[in-house]
Amino acid sequence: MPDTAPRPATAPGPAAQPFSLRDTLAGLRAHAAPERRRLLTAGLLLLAAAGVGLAQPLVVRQVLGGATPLRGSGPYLGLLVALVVVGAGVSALGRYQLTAAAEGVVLSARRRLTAHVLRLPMPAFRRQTPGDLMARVTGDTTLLRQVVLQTLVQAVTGLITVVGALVLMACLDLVLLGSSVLAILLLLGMVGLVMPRIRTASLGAQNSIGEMGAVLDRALTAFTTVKACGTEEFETRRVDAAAEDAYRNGVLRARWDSVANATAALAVHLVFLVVLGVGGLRVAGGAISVATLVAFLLYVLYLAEPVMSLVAVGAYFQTGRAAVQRIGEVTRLPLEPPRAAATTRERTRPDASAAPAAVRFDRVTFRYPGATGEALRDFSLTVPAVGLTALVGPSGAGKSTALHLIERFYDPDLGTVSLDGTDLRTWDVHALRAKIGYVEQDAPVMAGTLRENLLYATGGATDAALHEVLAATRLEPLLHRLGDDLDAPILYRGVSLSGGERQRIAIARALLRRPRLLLLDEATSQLDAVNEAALREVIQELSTRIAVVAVAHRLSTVRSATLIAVVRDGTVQATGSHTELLRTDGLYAELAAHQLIAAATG
Ligand SMILES: Nc1ncnc2c1ncn2[C@@H]1O[C@H](COP(=O)(O)OP(=O)(O)OP(=O)(O)O)[C@@H](O)[C@H]1O
Repeated sequence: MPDTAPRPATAPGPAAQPFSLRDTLAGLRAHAAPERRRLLTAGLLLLAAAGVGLAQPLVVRQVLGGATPLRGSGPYLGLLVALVVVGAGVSALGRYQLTAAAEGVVLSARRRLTAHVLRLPMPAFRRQTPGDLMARVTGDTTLLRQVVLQTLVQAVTGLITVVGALVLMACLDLVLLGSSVLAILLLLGMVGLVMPRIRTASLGAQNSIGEMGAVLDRALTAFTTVKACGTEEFETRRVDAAAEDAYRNGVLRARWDSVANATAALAVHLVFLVVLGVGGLRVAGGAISVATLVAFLLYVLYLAEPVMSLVAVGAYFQTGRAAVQRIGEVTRLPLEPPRAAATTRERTRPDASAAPAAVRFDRVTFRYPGATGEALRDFSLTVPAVGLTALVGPSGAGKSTALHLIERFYDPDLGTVSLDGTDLRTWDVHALRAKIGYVEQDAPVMAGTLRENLLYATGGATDAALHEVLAATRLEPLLHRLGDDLDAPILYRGVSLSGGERQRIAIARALLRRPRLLLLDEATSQLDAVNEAALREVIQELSTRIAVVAVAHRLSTVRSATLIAVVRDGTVQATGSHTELLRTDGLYAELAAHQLIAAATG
């Protein structure tokens, strides 16, 4: 085990792509679309509150502007109080609407992202790291809340407030306005220099969090292996390294944030001092009255908040841009074809000349994306429409890959795979999978109840049907252990079950689907001889009605097969019955003499 502090493995994640400001705005618009009305309402309320705030200095001017200040200004004082109260109420309502809309935007982004991730085609999904995807769905979407709160509306209302105040200030005195605008332009220039740095640091921090998720996910999903190998410290250091990266970027972001805020505060004070100085001179020279100077200074003070918040908006927007970019990198990935109209299949005419076959591989060549060698090469096989077809061959020969192509997790590079004489590429992928029961090698069990696990691939089934399938898959003892309660919970990833029980649950789930074609990828490898024999009977009975394709390592399964295909180096090198192949195929004879027989007796 390396002793040095490891760098986290860079999570492959979705490739970083150029992401322009226009892409960010388009992304934000799409996330905000469902909340358009609420955002508009919030914007209008906040604008109204800003308007009420803007009117206040004018009323103050009236209060102070009489011959004797405050005398006879009762109505104006009353108006001022009313404006303050109404302004506070409208502003509170606006902020509530805005926060609710921001939560809605987060919800919509999470929904879109989750739906997208779960509809990724297998090649695209395999290039991702689940931990990083989880960070994008949970963490990056949360950041959108701030973007909406701070930027979408507050930027607009802040800008309008600033412009409104400047217009009113212009009405009061143009000279004072000129000095204020100069100081504000200085501020804008300095803040503009800082913003790209905030964005880079934000993106770095969020990528590090994604990486941390990826490393943590790796360690947690292999928790038993981590314990058994004693690599707790090694894995902790990997997570630490990613966490430190996030920390460094977070601190860097905070530094630039502070610079931007300090610049804004400085600029506001500068404007105040300039206005006080220039204004004092103008009052002394009789160019403006004291009341006008006070009103102007009130506007300067009034400007402080929107100016500061506009700078904060800029900083938040940079963080938001990084989040929108990371979300966009996933939602830009291509999806599996959507569910097509029910007629897709009917539009392609089955090949009438084809012999009745459930599945036919016709000179299929396939290479996994990014792999150097071909997993299948000129692979041809006709799976009978009814009966058990067994795929046998050495490890890595391409047996599981053949099943992946039937499920259309991948499409062949050359040649065709067809079902009922129709090229799988023309099938609606969802309709195709609905006809297939697939039990994969590692047969995962989901967290939830036994019932939920059984019904996972089907809409529903009666308790009687569930008990029937539990009996067929010899799961009755498990049900008994669970207190005869179909709704008893099963721990995360089925860790409370034995490997054989997990396999049988997966088989039961596939059977409940009432498939037209059943694919079993070493689905009984972890069963003891008695349970395997029982399941063999179930599969045997099923194969009198439907096509079953089984990647098999047990001679007992293979012997009873209608057809055996010997796969080697990605090619079907021989087909036939057990006795035929024993005579004609050296590899099969060897397998039968060693692995298959060993498995059968083991
Ligand atoms: N996702 C993948 N990306 C790249 N290569 C892969 C991928 N999955 C499998 N392979 C490679 O493709 C080849 C065929 O693998 P496959 O799993 O089909 O073999 P198999 O005959 O089912 O082996 P086993 O009996 O050990 O399960 C192997 O060389 C394997 O390393």
